[in-house]
Amino acid sequence: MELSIVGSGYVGTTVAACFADLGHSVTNIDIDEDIVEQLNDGQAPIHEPGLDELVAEHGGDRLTATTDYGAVRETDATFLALPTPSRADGSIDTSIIEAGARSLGEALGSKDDYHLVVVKSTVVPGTTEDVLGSIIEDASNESRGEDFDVAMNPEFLREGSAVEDFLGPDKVVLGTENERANERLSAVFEPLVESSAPAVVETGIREAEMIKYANNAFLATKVSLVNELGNICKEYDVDAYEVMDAIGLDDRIGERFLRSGVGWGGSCFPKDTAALVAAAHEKGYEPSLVEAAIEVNEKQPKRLLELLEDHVPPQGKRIAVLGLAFKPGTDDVRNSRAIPVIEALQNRGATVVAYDPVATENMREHFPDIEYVESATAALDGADGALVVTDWDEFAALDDEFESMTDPVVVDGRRIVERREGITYEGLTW
Ligand SMILES: NC(=O)C1=CN([C@@H]2O[C@H](COP(=O)(O)OP(=O)(O)OC[C@H]3O[C@@H](n4cnc5c(N)ncnc54)[C@H](O)[C@@H]3O)[C@@H](O)[C@H]2O)C=CC1
Ligand SMILES: O=C(O)[C@H]1O[C@H](OP(=O)(O)OP(=O)(O)OC[C@H]2O[C@@H](n3ccc(=O)[nH]c3=O)[C@H](O)[C@@H]2O)[C@H](O)[C@@H](O)[C@@H]1O
Repeated sequence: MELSIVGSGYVGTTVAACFADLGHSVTNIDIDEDIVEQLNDGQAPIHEPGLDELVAEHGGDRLTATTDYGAVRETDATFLALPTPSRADGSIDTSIIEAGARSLGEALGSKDDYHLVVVKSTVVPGTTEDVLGSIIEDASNESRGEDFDVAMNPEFLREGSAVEDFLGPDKVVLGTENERANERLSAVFEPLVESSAPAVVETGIREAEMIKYANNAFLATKVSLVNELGNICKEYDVDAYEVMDAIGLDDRIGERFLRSGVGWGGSCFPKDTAALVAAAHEKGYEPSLVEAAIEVNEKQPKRLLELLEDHVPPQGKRIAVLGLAFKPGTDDVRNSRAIPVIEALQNRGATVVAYDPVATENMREHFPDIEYVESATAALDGADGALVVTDWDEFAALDDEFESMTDPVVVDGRRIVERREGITYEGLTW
């Protein structure tokens, strides 16, 4: 099929490259000319394992990019993969995706054949039909349900394993309101369903929108519960990881997402839990449990600092921060726990020396004035303390490097460094 994907960020680029790999012809539309140029040259604009290879193989061929929305007219369906960030009060800001829907509608006005518009972005129930569907109808002067349909297909990929997740999903959720839209959306997913046999959930549009929030709220709350239990474990000198390994054996709990530590960051858990809370408030409902999950998450970086202070008062000290990305495998620092950790160190008068294998440049935009180094070894050299914020594999291999610290105090927020002789080691929840 001929597909167009509006937005070529973490989701749009991954989905486009994977659909191209599955045999579709895909056009990415983005307002950023550099991204468009990179894709046409066969280069991925973001860091994701496996993405470089797919873009190199299909870029400029089955996968092309443009800034021109007119390209949608040559396609059978358009996915909107645009940002849906938080407003200051936590509620969803739909202005970017609304602007994209308007440009899409204007372009679709001169298309003769039926078109399917699929919302891939995370949006609160009602947005796809009531907001975006209406904008496209107005801008195109066409009728929804006759000339075009809207559908909702939430995305569950994780950064750091985006390609693998997209090509091997547990489930595919197809939210449509009529048979014609369902048929076209199912046709788009046919090669993926054939190759990886995920569960296919055919549902309504509002249900699809809510499934995405429920999925993320559940996972974020699971990690916060694990962090709360971990904090209690630490008070009693109990190893939270042994406890979680045991409870994870209960099928009803499941062994994944039980890693306690410095908390969840990223572009989605923080913004989606905040949007869900705001959406609930708008309807007069008090979502106490999701609010508590957010509160626990905000506490974890503070607890990391308290553990450091028990051994090294940071004032005037050189403190290494190992890991800046919000999780390993990505260069994304959006809402990374490293941000509140570095802020707290600066507030306490520490000199921060930071290292991450891929996310340094992105963190430089938040903190242009701290010292960035090229290796964990360089960060530890002469440091009075080290805080581990991201569980990059390479930190597990650190050994003699700790000997170059002035004072080898290591506070691990991710259970990645091994407790060993010669260092003062504190695990956040163990
Ligand atoms: N990042 C992730 O892992 C996941 C994100 N999502 C959701 O997917 C959506 C997109 O997120 P990301 O890919 O992370 O965003 P992103 O910020 O990485 O990428 C967005 C892209 O849209 C482009 N753009 C902005 N305005 C535009 C316009 N008017 N027309 C064309 N292009 C425009 C930007 O230049 C950028 O390349 C959000 O709703 C997010 O919640 C869902 C699942 C996973
Ligand atoms: O909506 C989204 O954007 C995505 O959000 C998350 O994916 P992502 O944020 O990329 O990464 P995760 O692996 O979920 O990690 C999120 C945060 O939770 C933390 N985490 C995760 C698991 C765990 O056991 N403990 C823990 O602290 C990670 O370190 C990270 O900071 C979801 O897992 C995806 O299904 C979803 O599509």
